[in-house]
This record gives sequence, C-alpha cells and structure tokens, in this order.
Amino acid sequence: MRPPPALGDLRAPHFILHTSPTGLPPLSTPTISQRTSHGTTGAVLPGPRTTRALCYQGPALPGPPTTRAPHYQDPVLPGPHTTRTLHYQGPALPEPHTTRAPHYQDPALPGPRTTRAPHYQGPALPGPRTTRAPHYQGPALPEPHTTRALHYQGPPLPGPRTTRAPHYQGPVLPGPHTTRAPYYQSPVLPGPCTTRAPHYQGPNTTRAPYYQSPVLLGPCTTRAPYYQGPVLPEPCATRALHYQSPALPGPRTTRAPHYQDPALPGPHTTRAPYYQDPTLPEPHTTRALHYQGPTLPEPHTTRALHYQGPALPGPRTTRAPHYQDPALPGPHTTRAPYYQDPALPGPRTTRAPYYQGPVLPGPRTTRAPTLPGPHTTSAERFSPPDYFPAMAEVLSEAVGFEQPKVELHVHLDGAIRVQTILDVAKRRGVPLPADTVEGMTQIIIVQEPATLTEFLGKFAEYMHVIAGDREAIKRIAYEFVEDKAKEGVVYVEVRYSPHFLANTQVEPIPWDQEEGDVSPDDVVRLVNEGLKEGEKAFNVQARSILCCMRHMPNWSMTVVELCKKYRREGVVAIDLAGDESLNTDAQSGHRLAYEEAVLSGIHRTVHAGEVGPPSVVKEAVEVLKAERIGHGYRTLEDPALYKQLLDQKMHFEVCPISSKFTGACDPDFTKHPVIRFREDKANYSLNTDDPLIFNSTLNLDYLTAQQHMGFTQEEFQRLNICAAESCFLPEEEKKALLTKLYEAYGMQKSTGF
Ligand SMILES: O=c1[nH]cnc2c1ncn2[C@H]1C[C@H](O)[C@@H](CO)O1
Repeated sequence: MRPPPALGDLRAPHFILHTSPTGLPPLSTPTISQRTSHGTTGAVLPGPRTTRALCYQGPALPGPPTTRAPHYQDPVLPGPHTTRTLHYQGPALPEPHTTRAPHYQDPALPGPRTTRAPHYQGPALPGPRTTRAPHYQGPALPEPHTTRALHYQGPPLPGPRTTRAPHYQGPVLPGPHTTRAPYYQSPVLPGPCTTRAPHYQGPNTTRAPYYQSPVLLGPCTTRAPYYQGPVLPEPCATRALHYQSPALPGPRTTRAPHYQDPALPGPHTTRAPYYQDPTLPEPHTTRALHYQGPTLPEPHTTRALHYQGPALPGPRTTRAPHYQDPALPGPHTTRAPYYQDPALPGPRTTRAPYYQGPVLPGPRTTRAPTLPGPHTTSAERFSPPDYFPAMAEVLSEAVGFEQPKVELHVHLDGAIRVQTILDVAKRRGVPLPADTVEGMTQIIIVQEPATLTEFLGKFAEYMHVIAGDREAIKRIAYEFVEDKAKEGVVYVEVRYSPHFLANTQVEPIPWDQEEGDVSPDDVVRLVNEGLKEGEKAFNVQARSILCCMRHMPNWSMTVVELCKKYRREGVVAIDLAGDESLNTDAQSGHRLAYEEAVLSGIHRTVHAGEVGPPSVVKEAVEVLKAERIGHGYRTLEDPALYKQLLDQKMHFEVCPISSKFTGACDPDFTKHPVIRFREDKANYSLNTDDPLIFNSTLNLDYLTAQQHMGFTQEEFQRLNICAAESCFLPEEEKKALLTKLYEAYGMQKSTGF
C-alpha cells in the first residue's frame, strides 16, 4: 500500500495556498485557487458531500457525487455509496458498506465483513474470516483459527497447532504442542520428545543446546550439553562427558572422572581417577591413585605410591614413600625420603643432595650441599634437570633478580603452604596420608617431569582439605600475599577456579566433598578479603583472575558473571585453565562466557599452547579474544602465528619450572622457548604457576633463567616492565606501577619493548 502523501506532496503545482503574512498557514480555512496547467482558475465544486479532490484524476466514480477530498479520514461517513479516496489503490472492495479510507485505523468498525485498514495493528479480531496480517507471507494457513499477525509476540495461543513463533523457520514439527519459539529456554518441558532447540541439528536428543537444567525427566533424554562422544548404548548409558557423580545407578556406570576409555572390560571396572592404563587384568584391578611403577607380580601386591602405613607383612613390601627404584637389593630397603640416586655407595647412607632434615646417625650420611667434608655435594655440581624438585630451598639463598617483580601467572590453589593444609586438615578432622610438612610435600610435589594430566591430578591430594572451608580460603589468599612479598613481588595477579573451592552451587561438587554452604560466589568474596588484608599487611598489590576450567564449560557463564560482579573488588580478568588436551567444543560455554567478557569489558587470558598445539593458541586469540596467553610455548611451531603475535605484542605468561614438570617443554632448559622469546624481544613475563606442586619459588624461576638460559639483569628488568605493561590494572594504576618499576630500576621511562 502506498503511504499517505506528505504534506508537501499535497501542494501540487496546480495550487497556491494563500498563507498569512507571517508565512505560517492561516488558522482559518485557506482560500484555494485552482489553476489549471493552462493557468485557468477552477470553481469550488458544488453540492453536498461532493468535495472532489482538487486533483482527482481517477476514473469516474459511480453514483451521486460522492468523492471526498484526498486524505479525508473522517470515519463517520453516513450512508451507502460513500467515499473512495483519491489515492486508494487497495483491492476491489465488495459492496456495500465496505469502503474505508486507506489509513483508517478505528478498530470499532461494526458488523461482519469489515475489512480492516492495511496497517491495522489493534487487538485480535474476533470471529471467523478475520483479516490476515497485511504483510503475512507464510504458507497458507488452514482454517480456522489460524491467522495471526506476522509479528505476534503475545503469550502462547491456546489450541492445537496454532502458535508459531514469530520468526520460526524450522522444519515442520510433528505432533501437537511441538512448536517452541526460537530461544525458548524454559527448563520445565513436559513429556518426552518435546523441545527441539532452534539450532539443533543432531538426532533425537531432546534438549536445547544450552539447556542446563539438572532435572531431566524420563529415560534416554539426558545428554550433557556439548556431549559429542560416541553413541552410548541405552538405557542408563548416557552420561555427560564430565559427569562425576559417584551415585550413578545401574551396572557399568561409574567411570572415574576424566575417564575416557570406553573399552573397559567387565563389570566393576571403576578405575582410579586419572588411571589411564586399560591393560590391567580383571578383576580387582584398581591400582593406587598415581601408581606408575612396573607391573607388580601376584595379586594383591599393589601398594600405593605414597603408602606410609604400618609395616606390611612379607618380604620386600614396604617401600619408602616415593621409592621408584625397583632394583634395590634385600629386604628393608627403605631409603631416605628424597633419595633418587641409586648410584651412591654404601648401605643406608644416601641422602638426597639437598636433604635438610634432622641429622641422621652414622657416617657419611646427611650432608647439606654446601657443607664441608667428605662426600658433600655443592649445589653447582647438580644439574637442575636432575634435582629441581629439591633445589628450591637450597638455592633460595642465591637470588636471580633482586629488584621488584611483577607476577601475572600463578594459581592460588597451586600456591598454598603445606603447613596450612596440615593445619586445616587437623582442624576439620580430614585424614591425610602424611602429617608432617616434609611428608606431605613429597606427596604433593611432582618429582619428575610428567604430563599435564598427571600434574593436574596432584590437586586432588589436598584440595578437599581447603575447599568449602571459609577460614581456609581466606587464609590461603592472605598467606599468598605474604609469600609474594617475601619474593620481592610488588604486583601480582593470582588466579583460581571459584568452583574448585566451593561445595555448593557447583555441579558436580568437586573433590568428593559433601555438599556444604560455600558457593563459588562466597569463594570469590573470601579470596577478595584475604587478598585485601594481605595487601595492607605486606605492601603488595594483589588482583585476581577467575578461571573457567576446560572440562567444565557449563561453569563458565557463572565465572564471567562473578568477574563482572566483583570487578570493583579486585577481580580483573577471566582465564581458561585445565587440561588443554581435552577437546572442548568451539560452541561451548567458554566461548559464550568470553563473548560476555568482551561485551562487559572484562580482561581475558587463556591457557593455550602449553601442551596443546598452536591451533589452541589461535583459537584463544581469534575466538576467545585473549589479550594474554598462558604459557603459549607451542606457538613457535606455527611461524606465521608466532609472527602475528609478536607483531601485535601479545603477552606470553611463561612459567619455566612449571613447563618442565608438566612435560610442556623439553626438560633441558637450554632449549626452552623463552630463549627464543627473549631473542625476539617478545612481550613475556616469568612466573611460578604452581609453586606448591613444583616445590619452587619465583626466585627459582629467575635463577633457572639466569643459570641455564643466560638471562641478564637487563632482560629481567625488561620482562618485568613488559609484565607491568600487560597487566590488567586500569590505565592509571598501571602507569603508577610502571613508574615504581622505572624508579626501582633507575631507568628512564620508556616501554619495555
Ligand atoms: O599449568 C597449568 N595448566 C593448566 N591448568 C592449570 C595449570 N596449573 C593449574 N591449573 C589448573 C588447576 C587449578 O585447580 C586450576 C585453577 O587454578 O587451574
């Protein structure tokens, strides 16, 4: 339908509208002079109801003089044979009683067959044979009760097959009650086989892609969001990929968390968490948690790696904690706790090179590395690849870089004091496999270069002690700041997963905890408090980063919401941590969370290229819009990507000691990727990552760079300035931090690049 002409259009060239001297139209009816194109003036048309439009040029109208002026909109035209407006171009209207002006919008038209104006937008029209919405272009709707305006958005319409969501374009859905508006997300879908998510493309799995309600009804329905595994046999077989509840009903259902081998034979095949060797003979094959030794002969011989219980009966059974050399001769061969060198002479004499425990009786026994006398071992004689886990304390007297430092990549839950774990365990009555700092340390730390997955398993040794305990959570944050102060750190960004420290409002509840009352939100508040008090007490600036976990995409939206909620209380960014070797879906909750972070101005870092290929780094940058990369070592395998990131000054959060023990990098530090970063003047920092688990300190990372990679004091200064430039503080605070560093380093202001 043509729109009504604008006022200007009405002033056809044939007419002169006499206006007032003010130039404004007069209040009284103007005199209209008609001029023909030949310049003649026409007369006012005579008769009642006879106003012909001044420029009416349509066909001769039937009947007595009926034409009203163009744009006439008075609805109260009396009688039949009434007005055809000047520009009416609608369909032929059936006579009689039908004609209304084109823009007529009064809903109160009486009687049946009341053709509504083309732009009619009033309430639903009563009765049958009602008007189709003017722009309706959908398929022919069957009568009756079918016509709804194209943009109808009201509540669900009653009756079968009536409600079609306004923009619904999916395939025809079978059966009654099937149509749901796109974006429909109500969790209370009744009955089976109902909702099809708007973008759903798979077979038969009835849940919207982001559907996350735990109260799934009926069998065969539960597919975890993002589940992409093989088709699971029905029934009771469908479990979310990361499902961790131990309470699964039915046989063959319990799988260790992260268990990914579907081929376990027989029933009762629960494997220890992280157990990945499918070749254990049936039955009773559960091996101790982190057992990695050689196959043990006979049944019932498996001893946990960290077994510290009473002496076991039978010969050669009791092994010292961490004992890993099966070739020790004779019975009773327990070695000292740090023993790792089988080549030392003499019985029962060998101590680890950095043994600092109580003095042991007997000759040639315990020697601290710097002690004089025979058989003493100086620190220099030991190459770090062999002795790193035990080096931390010994080398702590040597200082790699004594000036103020910035640390950007350290996990709060990987930086807890062992003493604190023991204290909290005692207070809460949580049993631990050791009750001394030394014993517990040896259980927690990674002794040898391992895999990232094995390393992540270490958190299970102690997280259940701290998680869900308000006092402990606040305490670890506070003590963390104190530890950083001792390391000469002036600014730190510490990260953690709020979910991993919670025991309610987290699904599944981690670390086999009972449900409690500490939610992820509570965790963030407690950490904020601990950090704030630590800042005041120790004069260190501490901010936090909240971690999403790779294997838990459905936690991520909560993480970003917590970042937003607590951005003014010290939370500066979002991270994605965990096992990069897990194949997470690009459509996952992480992606949505990072989109939200971008929209809300939350800073973003992502663990990528630590053990994962360069494609993970690429995804972090391009999809998740990461501003920093956690680790990023494997970026070097894609020269084009590396060049791009160099050009854009992407910051790499490098963690040297961590990279050795997680198996991310060659244990030979002289081949470490950070050497290339340094040569290319890349933007990177040095960090501890998880000093508890690596038994390390920030100083040890600097020493490693200095002693094995040739780092100079100037490079340490440069990389710390890079770290400050790339920190997630607001600009003003960042400037203040940079000024502090420049002053401490005695430098002129410039960027570190
Ligand atoms: O180096 C790491 N790579 C990937 N994930 C890690 C690393 N260190 C710690 N995490 C995980 C384990 C922690 O529980 C979690 C949150 O701090 O982040």
